This record gives sequence, C-alpha cells and structure tokens, in this order.
Amino acid sequence: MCLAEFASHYRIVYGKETEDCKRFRLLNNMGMIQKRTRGKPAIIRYARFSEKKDPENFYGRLLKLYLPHRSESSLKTEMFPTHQEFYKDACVRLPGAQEICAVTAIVTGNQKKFEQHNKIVEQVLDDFLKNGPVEDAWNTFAPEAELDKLECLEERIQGEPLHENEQDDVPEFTRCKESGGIAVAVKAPEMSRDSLLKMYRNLNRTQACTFYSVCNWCINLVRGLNPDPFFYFVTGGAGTGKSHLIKCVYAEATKILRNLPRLREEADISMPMVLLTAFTGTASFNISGNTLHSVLKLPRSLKPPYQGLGNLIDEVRAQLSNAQIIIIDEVSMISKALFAYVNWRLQQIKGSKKPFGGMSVLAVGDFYQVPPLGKSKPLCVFEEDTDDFWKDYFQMITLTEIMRQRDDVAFAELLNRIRVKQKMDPLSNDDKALLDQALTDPSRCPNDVLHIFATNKEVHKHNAETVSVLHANVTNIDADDYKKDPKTGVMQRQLNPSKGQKDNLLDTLQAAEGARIMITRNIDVEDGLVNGTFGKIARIITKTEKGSTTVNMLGLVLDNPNAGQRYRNKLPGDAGNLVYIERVEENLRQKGVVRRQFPVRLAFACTIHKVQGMTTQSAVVSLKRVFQTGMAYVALSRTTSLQGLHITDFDEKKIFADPEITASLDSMKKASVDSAMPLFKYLQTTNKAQTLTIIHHNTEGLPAHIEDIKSHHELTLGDVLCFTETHLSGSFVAESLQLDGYSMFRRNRHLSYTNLPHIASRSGGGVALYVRNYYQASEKPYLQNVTDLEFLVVKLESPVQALIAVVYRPPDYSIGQFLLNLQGLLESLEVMNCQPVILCGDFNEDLLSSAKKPISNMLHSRGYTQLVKAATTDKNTSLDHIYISRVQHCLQSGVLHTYHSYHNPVYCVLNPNCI
Ligand SMILES: Nc1ncnc2c1ncn2[C@@H]1O[C@H](COP(=O)(O)OP(=O)(O)OP(=O)(O)O)[C@@H](O)[C@H]1O
Repeated sequence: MCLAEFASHYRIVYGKETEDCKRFRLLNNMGMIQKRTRGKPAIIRYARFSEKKDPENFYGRLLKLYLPHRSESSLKTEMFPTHQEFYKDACVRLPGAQEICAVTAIVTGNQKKFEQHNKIVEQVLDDFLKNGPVEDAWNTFAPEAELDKLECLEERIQGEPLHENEQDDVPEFTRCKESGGIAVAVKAPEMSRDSLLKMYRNLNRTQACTFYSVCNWCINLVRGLNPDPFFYFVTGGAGTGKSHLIKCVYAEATKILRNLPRLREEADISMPMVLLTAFTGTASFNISGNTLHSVLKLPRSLKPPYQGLGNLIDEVRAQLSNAQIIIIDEVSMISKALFAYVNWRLQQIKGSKKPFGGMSVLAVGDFYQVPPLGKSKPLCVFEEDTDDFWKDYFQMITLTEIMRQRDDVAFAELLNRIRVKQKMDPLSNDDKALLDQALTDPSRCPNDVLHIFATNKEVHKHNAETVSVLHANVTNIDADDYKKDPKTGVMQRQLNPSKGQKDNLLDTLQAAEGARIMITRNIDVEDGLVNGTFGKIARIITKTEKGSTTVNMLGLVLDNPNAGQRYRNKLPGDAGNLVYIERVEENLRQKGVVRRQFPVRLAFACTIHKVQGMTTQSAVVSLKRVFQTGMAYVALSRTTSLQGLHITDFDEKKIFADPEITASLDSMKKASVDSAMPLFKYLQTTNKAQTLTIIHHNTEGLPAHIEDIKSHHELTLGDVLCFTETHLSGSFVAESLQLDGYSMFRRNRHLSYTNLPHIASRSGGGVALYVRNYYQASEKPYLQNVTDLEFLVVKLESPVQALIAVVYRPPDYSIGQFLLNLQGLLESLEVMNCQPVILCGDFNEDLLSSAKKPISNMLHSRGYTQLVKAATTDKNTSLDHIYISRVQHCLQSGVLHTYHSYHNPVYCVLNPNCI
C-alpha cells in the first residue's frame, strides 16, 4: 500500500465530504500542513512514518479490512463522522486491536492538541476556497513574516537587472545602459598611494594582523612558495572597519601580486589579481568593487543543476586569468545556494576541482546584521543536508574595536551588547539609561535628518508628508505608461499611469528642487549609480512637445561625490557636480504595460535594509515595526555618536539577535592571524619589564616613513630601534623625526666615509638608533681605527648593560674593504668590556643564497651568532641580520611585517636578568 493509494481512498474511508481532498491538497501546496494540522492530514503524516518502517502497517491493514470486500458505494454508507468513531469500529474488527488502540490514543491526543482551533481553520479554508488566495494571507497569523516576505520580494525585484529581451519596443526610447561588465578596474577613482598609506597607518591591531596575513600570503605566492589558499571570514559589529580593511587588503594585495613572475613576463596586468565583489550594488560601490553576479556572470535562478557559462567561458576565463583572491563583502546577505554557485563557477573558470577553483577567499560581513532575503538560512548556520563550504573551509577573524563610534566609547560598547542581545534578555539599567538619552518624541524629531523605518509603508508615508512640509513647489511626475493595443499591436501611451502598481518605478514621483532622494535601480554599478545611492534633486528639466510639457531629466547632487562621473556636464549652466538621470523603462506586472519613470524615490526616510553599511552623523530611528533579527541593531548603529541618534517607538524586545547565529559563530574555527604579529604575541605572554627588545629596520628613508613607523603596532614595542637607510642629511633634525618616549642618536652617510668619496657623496644610506627613555644610554662616537663604515654604537648603562651597534653596508661596497673596517669595529667593541654585544644591520649579504657569506662567516669565527633565520625582504632574501655575542641571552627572534619598505624589520627579545 503506497501513500498515494491510501490518500486516494482516504476520502472514502472518512467520506465526510469530497472537499476534504481538495483542502488537503491546498494545505499541502501551501506548505501549511505542519502548521495547520487538522485531524486528517495529521493521520496522513503518521501513515507516511509507519509505512516506511512496516509495509504491513496499521493503515495498510485498515484498508485491507475496509476495502477489498466492499464496493465504493457500500463504503459510503459506512461513513464515520469523526475519527474516534472510525477507530472504535476498526478496533472491533481488526486483529491486533491493542496496537490500534495505542495508535488511536496518540491520534486522539494529537487531535485534541491540533484541532482545538478547528472551527476557525474550517472557516478560513472555506473562505480560501471561495475567494482564492489573498496576497497577504499570512498577515492574519504572522504579520511579521508577511511583512518580511513582501519587503524581500520588493527589494529583490528592485535589485535585479532586467533582461534585454524582456522589453517591448516603445518608440524613440533609449534605455540607460545596464552594467554587465567584469570588474577589471577600480570603479571609484583609484586611491593615491598617499591616501592608501594613511589608511594602512590607521589599521587597528586585528585589522593589521589580517592585512599582513593576506599580504604575506601574496608575498609567498610571488616568491614561488605555493602557499595553500586561505579562506578567511572577517566579521565584527557595525562600524568595526570591515570595509576599511577590505580597501587596504585589496590595494596592497594587488600591488604585491603584480610581481608574480608569470604576470611580469607575459600577462596583461590590467586584468584583476584580486576580485572585489559584494552582493548588492551599494555595497560593491562602497568598496569600489562590483556585484558578485556581474563579475562571475551568475544566473538569476540558482536552482540546481548548475548552469555552466556556455560560450562565455573563454572570455570570462581570459578576464579572470590573473585572479588569485576573491573578496566578498556583505557575505551575510548571501544564501547558501548562491555561495555554492560561486564555488562551482570559480571551479569552472579556473578549470580546477579545488574549492573555489583554487582561489583564496576573503569573505567579510556580520551575520548579526540583516539576514539574507527570503527563507534561506544564513551561511554560517550549519544544515545537515546542504553542501556546507562554510563550515568545511572558513576560519573566522573578529574585529572588535568599533571605529565608526570610536569617539563615543560608551555608545560603541552599548552597540556591541545590543548586537548579540537575545529576545528575552533584558537590557541592563545602564544600557537603558544610555538609550533613554536618545528617546525623542516623534513631533520633536528634526525633519531634515534621515528617518529610518522597518517597512516601506512607513517610509512612503513619511516621505509624502515631509516633502510637502519642507518644499513649497512640488512637481508630480507621472509615470509614462504604454499599453499594447490588442487590435493593432501598437504600444499606445496611456493618459494616466496605472495606479497602485507595486513595481519598482513609481506611479507618481513627488519631486522638488532640494528634496532628498534615493536611486532605486542599478543604473551604472561601476559609476556608483546603484539602488541605494542617496542625494538630492537640484534641477528638474522639462521639455514641451505638441503643447504638453513633461519632465525629461533630473539633475542630482549625490552624497558620494565620486559617484555618477559619467553622467555629468550634460547641460550648460551647472557647476559640473550635477548628475543627470533620465527615465528608465520597465515591464509592469500588469501584462502588456511598459512604464517609463525616473528610478528614484524620495528619501527623507528609508528602510533599515537600505542603510546597512551607511555611516551618518545623525538619524531618527523608529523601532515600531521591526520584524526581523538584527534590524534594530543595524538601525541603531548608523550614527557616529549617541548624540546624533533619535529613537522613536522604543521597545527593547525589538532588539534581538538570532540565537542560531550565536551558536554557529561560537563553534566556528578561528584563524590564527595573530601570528602575523609575532613580537606582540610573544610579549603578551611575557613580563615586558624583564625583557629588552631590539629591532632593526631598513626604513628606506626615515622622513618618508616616520609616520608609518610611529603607527606600526610592533615597531613601537621595541626598547631599542636600530634604523638603516635613514636618508638623513645635514645637522638639523626635524621635530617630526623624534619618537615620543625615545632618545635619538644618528649618523648620516656623508660623515661615515673618509676614503670613499663616491659613496659619501651619494644621497641615501645613514644610520640611527632610538633608545627608550627608561634606559640610560650613551653614544660611543669616536672609535679608533674605524673608518669608512656607516655605523653607530650606543651603550646601555642601566638598568641593564649592553653594547648595541647598527651597521649599513651599501650593495656596491667591496666586501674585502668592508670586512676590514667591520673587524676594526668589532675590536673596538670588544675592548669596551661590555656584554652582550649586539650587532645588527643591513649587510646586503643574502644568508638564504648558496653564494659565499664572508661577513657572517667572519662574525661566526669571532663567536657571534646570527639570530634571524627567515627571509627579510620581499624577494625572499635575508639581508637584515642580528648578531649577538652571547646567544644564551636571546629569548626570541624573528621577522616583522611592514607595508612601506622592501625590507621587513628583524627583532630579538633578550633576557636582561641574564645580562
Ligand atoms: N582603522 C581605521 N581607521 C580610521 N577609520 C576607520 C578605520 N576603520 C574604519 N574606519 C572608519 O569607521 C567607519 C566605519 O568603518 P567601515 O564602514 O569600514 O565599517 P564596517 O565594519 O564595514 O561597518 P558596517 O558593518 O556598518 O558596514 C568609516 O567611517 C571608516 O572610514
């Protein structure tokens, strides 16, 4: 007995009314069967369950009992009005009545439980059968879920590009170009090296660790070391600097990867080495990237089976041939299906079965913010029966320092708590008191500040009200609708727009010069004209034709001054900052109607979904109709300070995170990026007061890099900083070259040579030494028999003793002569009778090469040990050395990272107690 067969007899067995079957099917189709359990469908569920285990199951036997001997008509005479009566009868007739009784008891129990609202359900179903499905049917049961559904549908429709061929041809209309290209270039103006350096300097410690980890991977790739791809997930609360980090990683990784031998020789370096992508147009423009869909040419429907690229494959392969890393921003908005597609697509493009085609992935986002559209679970939540690339590969890095609200620490900390607050968790009294400061009566909220609501309905209402309050001259711009004449097949212009359309383009746009607006369509992703770009209307341009006047262009001033470069200077007489947009065209849901309208809406207010990723000075946030996890958190975290935040309709229950997210993030693998800062890591576990840390760094110019040095997280941990290639000249030392808390000693190149004028007269070179003020230190300037050497010696007198020398050997300085002079220096150091002696510098002798190493050999022969074992330059050479006379003093040594010099700093931590 199969289930279908049983179900087809079901009506006969219960025979109450033939509508039952229809209802069952409807319920089933609506996916409501689990929730709307009535007695009968529930029994079908049990049948399915027991059937699997035992083909000779209860229902099978029931049917054998009732059906084989009777015709359908005789059965009908034996209809049972209720389950109970049917079971009573079956118990008497069927052998094994005990088992049946047990099942009956379960069924009766379930019936009581599930059928308690039977009457209401019956009524609703009758209504449903009579009137068909109502669009917001769920509203009665779950208003929040319905809102969610409708909003998501709307957002999705707005975000999707139209297919070229979907349009009916309306005469004389040129559509705006949809962007579909590959992200081969940075979209917003490329940042200057100076602005990038400023951003690198500002990286906080975790941001810097991540930055260096990725850069290090790139350097290893360039060095030919074939490192395994990385799969990092960078997360952190709103404003913790995820986008800032992405921009830094993208720029530096691209710079390093340009040196890949393969690229240097033959490849076209205009093709991207790093793919910079995000799910939405706004998020991609924010990071100067492109949408994931357009970069990987993903289809709209993600349903399996996987659709390959077809004829496009060669073109896309060529365009992505250099790509080594893909960065995906706002990954929390990406569904599992889309993520799986990204994997397949990259495998196809790269012709490799390795995960993501062998590329490294930097996924960035915050799962505590607004979740993916529709029903899809967030990527990080593990599900048994779906491909889980996330759990298998990704390692998490958490940014904790809030950068957006860094000047309002109390507010920043409050936001961190709100981010993870569960629905039933109460806010602490302190947090309540802090939020109380932002509670504002709606009538007292400033009109000219962005209002943030949960739903589109609230947004539309606020916009309509505000435009008439703030602007006297409001122009109503009706949509131009065209409808096909069924007789002639010609598109006819409609006198009035079709009203009540739920489409992307408005029936009537209320426009006014000075009014805040938001673009609602991806007009040009590369140029920043995307769904979610904010600005204001500056000019309304009309044209008159055949006596009727229509608006044909809007001149906008966009909040992001970099956006819309390609849409400027279209009309004489403006300041060049206006971005002109025209109407776009769209098929309405109403069949056969094509609409032309400006893809903008008023934006005195917008939804929470639209403000994700935005930073603003002030905003009014209404929590009234918040319906989803993370929404309140996103809304409340937009302003840079609590002072700029106004909250209306406060309800702490509206602030809630998804517990599944907390659980899944807790169990996620953590990336050990702190190994990118070995010195910091080591000193964290050590009593710093009992160590002496010495760092050597070839700065490639102290004046050019002093700011990089001051902001370096590990250089500033050194007690003694030995610098080579200071590039200083003259006797004057700028104040900016001083380091807070350190005393500076220096020796310029031209003072260092007496017999080698060709070196002395060259710019560059030079050495300097900074000693932390905690130590009493003195320079040993005049050493007998030491000439023609760029060196500096400082003696630490107390609280510990050590003799520290820094040396620079220019690459063209002959080895023989250099060795002689170096020997002179060592002899002078030895007679000072101070141990240990530490000699560090850039010797331009590669310890990793197979060539002879006369300098290190000579030092070894005099009892010195070289401490640095790894490469110290981008080219995998080890030119920067630290020699120590008594190796037992060394606790730790290694190489640090920088972005500003070809040379990486080298360090050692010594034990002064031993000294
Ligand atoms: N290291 C930094 N130094 C200086 N400013 C920073 C730093 N990191 C981020 N910021 C600034 O803090 C603000 C928020 O940063 P960003 O947009 O990168 O955060 P986010 O984590 O991407 O936020 P959201 O999750 O809301 O999108 C921005 O104004 C950014 O310029």
